[in-house]
Amino acid sequence: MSEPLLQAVDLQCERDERLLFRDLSFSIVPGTVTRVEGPNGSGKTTLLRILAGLNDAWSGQILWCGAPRSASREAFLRNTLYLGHRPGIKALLTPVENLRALTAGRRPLPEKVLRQALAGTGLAGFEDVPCRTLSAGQQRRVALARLLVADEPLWLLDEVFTAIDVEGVSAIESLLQQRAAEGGAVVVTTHHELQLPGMQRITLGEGGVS
Ligand SMILES: Nc1ncnc2c1ncn2[C@@H]1O[C@H](COP(=O)(O)OP(=O)(O)OP(=O)(O)O)[C@@H](O)[C@H]1O
Repeated sequence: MSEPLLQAVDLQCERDERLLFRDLSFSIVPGTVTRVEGPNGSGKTTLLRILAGLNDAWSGQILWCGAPRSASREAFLRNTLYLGHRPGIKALLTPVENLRALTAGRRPLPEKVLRQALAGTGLAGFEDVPCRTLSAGQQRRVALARLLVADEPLWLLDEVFTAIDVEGVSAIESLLQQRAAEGGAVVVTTHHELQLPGMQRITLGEGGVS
């Protein structure tokens, strides 16, 4: 088996004096999809933000490629894509402008590639309208187009199925599976009943990794 990209060792997190999880240990290995599951308020978003380096209120250890993440923060950030549970797009910008902004800090992509990615998420014909005129599902699709131009080996995705129609959900499932088949690693929080072959589960609220 490949070496883990990310390892969590004895993670513990409390919010408002309520213990969300403790003794939580798992490895995220290339070629896998991991679903973080649990009831509302069990800490899925909190865990994903901890893994993404966006929340410091935790104890335990997080390793990136076998070394403490804090010692290789730049490499970790360069190789990790995080999509939060809000689409995170700007209402006044067009899908093309938003996707360019979402890829800022990476190697600049030709406009043609951005447009292809938007078409790939079902937004052909909507590339140049302000995003405020798009539906909730279409706005989510603008953010999801980021996945179609992603070369980061680790994806951390929070509730990416929200507001997406049945066909879109199926396309995202295929994309996650394809990403894993190509050697990427995907961690996804979702209430959607995601069932992928070989999928690892991190279950919060009840404890346990399976
Ligand atoms: N900004 C915040 N400040 C303080 N507590 C917070 C904050 N955000 C979330 N919490 C608390 O942390 C706990 C876990 O929240 P989190 O959003 O991680 O849960 P979740 O499992 O993702 O929930 P959901 O399924 O509803 O999205 C909740 O009890 C919540 O009240």
